[in-house]
Amino acid sequence: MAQKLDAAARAQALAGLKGWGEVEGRDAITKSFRFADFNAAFAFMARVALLAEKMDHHPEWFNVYNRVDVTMATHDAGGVTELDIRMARFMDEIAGE
Ligand SMILES: C[C@H](O)[C@H](O)[C@H]1CNC2=NC(N)=NC(=O)C2=N1
Repeated sequence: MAQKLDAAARAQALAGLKGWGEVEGRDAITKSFRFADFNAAFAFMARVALLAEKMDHHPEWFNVYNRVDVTMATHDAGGVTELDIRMARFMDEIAGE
């Protein structure tokens, strides 16, 4: 199982991402993505879904029109692991950030 990152490692990983922050009161990371329209938002979600299935690591997310709010955590580990960081990096890349 992936190891939960300690506070220092999590902060360092966050510094290498674009626009991700900590969730208050929970060991998880979050970001709100904005797209041109629903079509672009849903295309993003479809690409993420394919990787999520491949990794067996799934986002918590909420979509309204062009907005996708994402939270990543590793439930099994009770916090943020390298799997969440990898997924966050992929999301930034395909969102063009
Ligand atoms: C049984 C299944 O493998 C687990 O529930 C997987 C599925 N997807 C998951 N996704 C995320 N984000 N965290 C997990 O701990 C997790 N666990």
